[in-house]
Formats: sequence, structure tokens, C-alpha cells
Amino acid sequence: MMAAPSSSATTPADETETVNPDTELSEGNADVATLKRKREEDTPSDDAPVPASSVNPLWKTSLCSFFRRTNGLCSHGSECKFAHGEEELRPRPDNTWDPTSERAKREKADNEDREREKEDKGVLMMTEMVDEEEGDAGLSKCLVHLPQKWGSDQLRNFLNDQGTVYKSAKKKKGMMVGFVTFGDREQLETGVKGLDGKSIGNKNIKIADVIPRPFEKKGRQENIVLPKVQQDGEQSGDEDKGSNAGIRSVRDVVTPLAHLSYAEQLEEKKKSLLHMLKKLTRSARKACPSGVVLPDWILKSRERGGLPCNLEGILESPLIDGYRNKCEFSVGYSLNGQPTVGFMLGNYREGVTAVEEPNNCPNVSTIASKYAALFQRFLQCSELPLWNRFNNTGFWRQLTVREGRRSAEMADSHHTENNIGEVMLIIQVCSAGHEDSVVNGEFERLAKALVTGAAESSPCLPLTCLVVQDHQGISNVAPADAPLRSLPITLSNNPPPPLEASANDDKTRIHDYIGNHKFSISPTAFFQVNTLAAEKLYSLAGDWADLDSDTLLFDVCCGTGTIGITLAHRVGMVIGIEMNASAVLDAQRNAEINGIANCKFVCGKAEDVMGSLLKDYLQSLPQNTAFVSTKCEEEVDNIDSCEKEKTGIDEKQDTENGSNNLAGESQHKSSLPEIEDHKMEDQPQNTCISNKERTSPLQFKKVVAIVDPPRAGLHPTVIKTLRAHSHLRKLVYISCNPESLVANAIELCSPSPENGEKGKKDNRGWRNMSSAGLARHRVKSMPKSEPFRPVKAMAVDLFPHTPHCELVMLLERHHLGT
Ligand SMILES: C[S@@+](CC[C@H](N)C(=O)[O-])C[C@H]1O[C@@H](n2cnc3c(N)ncnc32)[C@H](O)[C@@H]1O
Repeated sequence: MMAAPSSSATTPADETETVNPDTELSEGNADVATLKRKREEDTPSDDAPVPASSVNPLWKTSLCSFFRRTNGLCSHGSECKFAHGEEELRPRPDNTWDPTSERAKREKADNEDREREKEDKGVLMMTEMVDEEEGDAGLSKCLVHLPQKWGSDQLRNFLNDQGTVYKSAKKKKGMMVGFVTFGDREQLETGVKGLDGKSIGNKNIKIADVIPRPFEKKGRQENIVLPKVQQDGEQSGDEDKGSNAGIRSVRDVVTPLAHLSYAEQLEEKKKSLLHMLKKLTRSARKACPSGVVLPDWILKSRERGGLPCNLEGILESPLIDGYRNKCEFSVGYSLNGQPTVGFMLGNYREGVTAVEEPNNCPNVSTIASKYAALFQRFLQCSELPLWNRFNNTGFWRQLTVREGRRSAEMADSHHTENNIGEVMLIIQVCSAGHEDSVVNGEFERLAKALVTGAAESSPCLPLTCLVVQDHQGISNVAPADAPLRSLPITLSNNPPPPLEASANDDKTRIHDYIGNHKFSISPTAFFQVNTLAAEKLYSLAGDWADLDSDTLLFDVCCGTGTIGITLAHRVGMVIGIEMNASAVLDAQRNAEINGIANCKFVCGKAEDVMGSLLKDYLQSLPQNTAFVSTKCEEEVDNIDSCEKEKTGIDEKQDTENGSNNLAGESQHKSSLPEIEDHKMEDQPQNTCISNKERTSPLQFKKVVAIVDPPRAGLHPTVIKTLRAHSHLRKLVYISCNPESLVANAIELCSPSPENGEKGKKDNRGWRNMSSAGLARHRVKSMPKSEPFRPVKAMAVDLFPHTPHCELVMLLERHHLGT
């Protein structure tokens, strides 16, 4: 199931939008009810032809209750619209089955089994929290589902309240697990019996084994021989096998769909997208203010089995294996205690810190795996320590491998690895507290090891630039302005040139191609991780945006300018908006190297600049006064604090959510590029426009926006701005997180209240709301404006073997004056 990673963590019981096959079918069930009401009127007469299944998509998609109750005596016989028995039953348009059917029940049970299996396996390994002196790890247990805000004191209080006898107990705030060591086996058995299943809040405690790992001794790593894993308190006989027992493999964690054929993976993704889309209809129906007529698209959703618009399909990824052009490899210890470069086996919150090699993850390219192995070999004899997530100390943190393809003319269709022409390696470290001379020495040795390893590899590996990122934060997600320095790449035995204190812009970039367009990419700029599939995505967005030379295209969250630049020849002008300063510089450079003159890129947060840009560029167009009032535009600026805060939280979740840290995207704080005299006088300080003069407003017949926000979705201010500007009739929404698309679409597509009703000031409950619940709440204070309507949706699979998928939705408003 493709649940967005953050949903379960933030969705409380009272606001649940969880996917329940029964409630999911409620729209469909409404259709069935209508069918049942009509069955008498529609009873086909002898000479009337039987309605063909093609006429009604719900034909025989529900079991006939008369047939079932009367043991086959339904008077409509074979002409009955309802299925007489399981054999006649057809799947519903959304690919689900009548929930009362055996098939649906079996599917549900299978899903539950799978979920349970996942839960059972989702535990744990670490001894950092179990002291050496406490001795026998066999006497330690891990308590799962504890409140994250608890520290060790609260855990001990809880154990004392329960009358549990133990030797020591530890817990770190922020984790949902704690560790208890018992004095002897009897204490352990009694303790486990008393604690297992005990509820705290709405969670039941689960007891898991602790799988010991090496721990740190006074800053120096020390590997200890691993005790055998405990199975029901017994020691297993095989150390190597034992240490991995019950733990999901890195392949399962990073690419959980890899066990399915590609066709099956697409089917899974489609199913989960259909569930998500139906949530949009349900939520928009709920959000519709009382006394306001439901929009047509909601009323007609019944004909589509509850969908807000048709899901037209799912475009396949041209490459299914090794497609990622960017991999972020963690540095840490494997289950066997070896310094390892790869992926974490779970997330820190759940107490998992073990890292395993990426070799079995089919989405990782051979080149990336080889670089991970080279770096790993280097770390095994480095003088400096690996980063320790428990006490936030250490030096080596992360390796990012970014690849750029050669142009299409040079492509080798048989050996896709041969198409990689450039590679950038970014090594993240935390230099604080380490001596410069030692650090510089290690960097020189590292550069040599990587350059030599790449040259000796067969075939040899491309290596274009080597960059060090210095980051002191707790999570590996560094801000865009974290210091970068370039390491020289030299193969000769001559002494290398001195290390450069800062990354020289020209030396720290790689290039990739989308169609015939060449893109220059700097270390922290976003670039879609599956270039060939992104090409399909952008061209679909362009087709749906219905562009022509009279179109002004807003490319919102434009990154390195990929969407605007690839579509520039189809429009009059492109305005790109992006908050990451180096991505904006890349975008400018990219327009130049592709000889494109009709693109402008603005550096700033969309929520800060969108309103004034729309005003500037649209001011000479005739206003559609039916829907825009000055008041409405003014109101856009008044975001209440709840929205601001919530957005901040979403962004944080976003960055911390990359549980398998194959993040294609990180949230960056913008730092300004050095472009002089380009600040727009009426813009907030942190924004600038990339061209020399401010272009005077031009007359464009059409204004279209393509938005491609990060996982958290669009800021509420951007949504209000888009709604407030009635010239904007068409909006193509590209989303890497269907859950936030749904939340944003609720706000974009729900009618605004008649009397400009204000949202309640008391927003204390927002923290516990789902994103859809929050969106419904915001609709209440939406300034009076014409809503969009969902016209069609299409998925593009950029992430084979994982549950993720891009979703594109076309939103429109009626034509001016209608
Ligand atoms: C999913 S990426 C899309 C980038 C680009 N459209 C592409 O396909 O390469 C989202 C981009 O939005 C940028 N971003 C995130 N929050 C933003 C904000 N509030 N305003 C403007 N840009 C933002 C990120 O830096 C990132 O480049």
C-alpha cells in the first residue's frame, strides 16, 4: 500500500483518513444503492435488450443480495444487474471488489497478514543504549511504541508503577523505543510477561529483542564479537545467520516492491493512487460550505466510482533497474559491526541505526554501488570516526553519488551504465572538534583512494568532481548553505594542488540531458532522480497545460529550470520561481547554454513572491471582477500563525522522513546568489529576479501555472494566491506525494464560503489533524474566489521498486465570463 510516509505519524484517530476498503467504497456503495433503488423501474422487459456491461461500469460489480438470501431465486435471472455468485462478480472501476465478496475478504486478510509480518520484522538492533557493564545483552529487551517525548526518567517511573523489577532502563527523547536490562532470567521473564501488550495512550507496548552492535569507547570505534541473537530468550547457534534473524533486508527496506514483477508494482501503485484520489472527493464534499451547491465534479464523481476525475493511467519508467542518478548513502555500522556505506535498515526514531551495503537494491546503479564500496574500504582504515547518531559525534556522515548522462546521440541502448558521462561525489562530514591538519590529511588520502579506485575499476568509473560538505546538524539533511569545498582530482604522483577552501562553481557541477536540452547541476540543486522518466513527466505536463506562443507559463518550484526550459519553445514566456539560490543560478545558466531567451527565474519562496509576480505580469489584463476583489487579494497575505507553523512542521517531517535516505529532495533554506541590483523593490528581502531589468507587464492571452512542489506541497499562501488570480484558468499540479496533492487540491477545488466566513481563531487542534483535515479547515477561510476543478490525472512512475510515484493532475476553471 502506498501510504505517504508521514501520514501515519500525524493522523490521530478522530481525523483518520486511513484507507479502509469498506469506507473507501462508500462512493461506489452510493452508486450501488442508487442502482438498487432503480432496479424496479429499470427491470428489463422481454423485448428490451439487457443493458450491456459497457453501459454501466458498475454492472455485476456487487453481489445480488436477493440471490444470496433466497438461495438463487432472484426474479431477474441472468438479466440482473447484480452478480449471482462470486463467479459472475466483476471488479469495480477502481479495481476493488465488492467488500462482502470472498475475494475482497481474502485480499483484506492478505493485506493484514502482510502488515503484521512487517510489524513483526520491524525490530531492532543496537547496544548503544545497553551499557557494556550491564553485561549480558541476552538480559536486555527493547520496548516499542513508547511515547516519543519520554526520556529515561519517565520510562523508569513507568516500570516502577508497573511493579517491574529491572537492573537499568534507558530511553532517548524522540525515539519510540526504550531499553530495559534485567538482573537475571527470572526478572526478564516476569517483566516481559507483565509489560507485553500493556497500553500507553492508544498504543500497546511491544517487546522486542535487542540485537547487540559494536559501541563506541572514548571516541574510537571498537568492534565486539556479536553475541548470538535471542530467540524466545534462547541463544541461537549460528552467529552470522543469527545476527540478521527477524530483520528486514536492506532490499526490503529501500525497495519494498522489488519482489513483485514490474506490472504488479504498477498495479499496486494504481490501487493506492485510486484510494488517495477518492479521498479528495470525500474531503471536498465535506469541505463544501453549507448552503453552497456541490460542484459538478463532486456530483458526477459517482459515475467514476467516487473518483474526482479519471485516472488516465500510469506511465512506465523507461529504466526499471539502476535508474537513480542520485543516491545518498549513510555511513554507520553493519549488523556485523563493520564500518559500512549504504542504507539504514529502518529509521532512527524506531531505534534502528544499522547500515547495510546497497548492492541488492535494484534502484541503485552499478556506478553508485562501486563508489559506496570504495568509500567503505577507505573508512575501514580511516583515522577519523564514523558519525554516531546517538551522541551526535564523529566525522564521516554520508556519501552522495550524483550521475549525469551523455547526450542522446552518444547513448548506448544496450549498456545503460555506459551512458553516464559525469559523476559528482559529495562527502558529508562534521569537522567540528577535529584538527585541521588531521582532517586535511584524511581528505587527501580519501581523494587519492577514490580517484585510484575509479581508475582501476573495470570499466573505469567516471569522476568529474569531488566535494566535501561540512554539516554539524543532527540529521544528515544539510541546509543548502552548508559550506562546500572541492577536493582536487589528480591521477599523477605529483603532489595534489592545495585543497580549495570553497567549491569553485565551475568545478563542482555535472551535466545531464532532458531531450535535447543540456542541464548543469550544482551539488545541492534538485534534479529528478530518474532522468528518462522525468522527460515523460515534463512532456505530459506540457501537453496538459495546452501551451502556445500566447501563453505566460509560471514554473513554480522550478529547481534548475527543467520544466520551463524544456517547454520554453512552446510558450511566450516562462517565469520560474525557486527558493534554492544555487538552483536558480543553475536555471539561468541552463537557459543560456540552451540558447533560450524567454525564461526568467526568480529566487525566493513561492509564498513570498508569487502574489507580486502575478500582479506585475497580469496587471494589464482585463480583470474578471466576478471572482477577484482587492479584499480577496489582501486576504491572501494574512496567513494565520497556525498555517505558518504547520508548514514549518511539514517541512521538518519532510526532511526527516527520508527513512531510506534515498531522498530525491531536500528542503533547503535559500541563501542569495550574488546578483547585484536585481532586488524587486516591493519584494521581501530574500528574493531577487535574475534578469537585469524588470520586464514591463506583457500582454499574454493565457496564463498557466505548472507547480512541482516538494513533498510537503504548496504553502497555503500560494494556494490562495493561485485562486485569487482569476486569469489563471489552468493549473498543472505535479506531485511526488499524492497525499499533499490531495490536501492542496481540496483547497484549490472546494467552493469558498458565501460570506467569507473566517476560520476559528482557536486552532489548538491543528497539530492532530491529517493534511486533508487541515485543508478542509482552511477552506472555511478561503477568500471568495472561483474554485478549480480536477479534470484528469495521470501517474508517472519515477521510482520503480518503491511505493512512490509522481502524480500529475490538471485543474481548470471555466472560461472567463462563464
Ligand atoms: C520537487 S522539486 C521540483 C524541481 C523542478 N521542478 C524539477 O522537476 O527539477 C521542488 C523544488 O521546490 C523548491 N522549493 C521548496 N520549497 C519552495 C518554496 N517554498 N518556494 C519555492 N521553491 C521551493 C525546492 O528547492 C526544489 O527545487
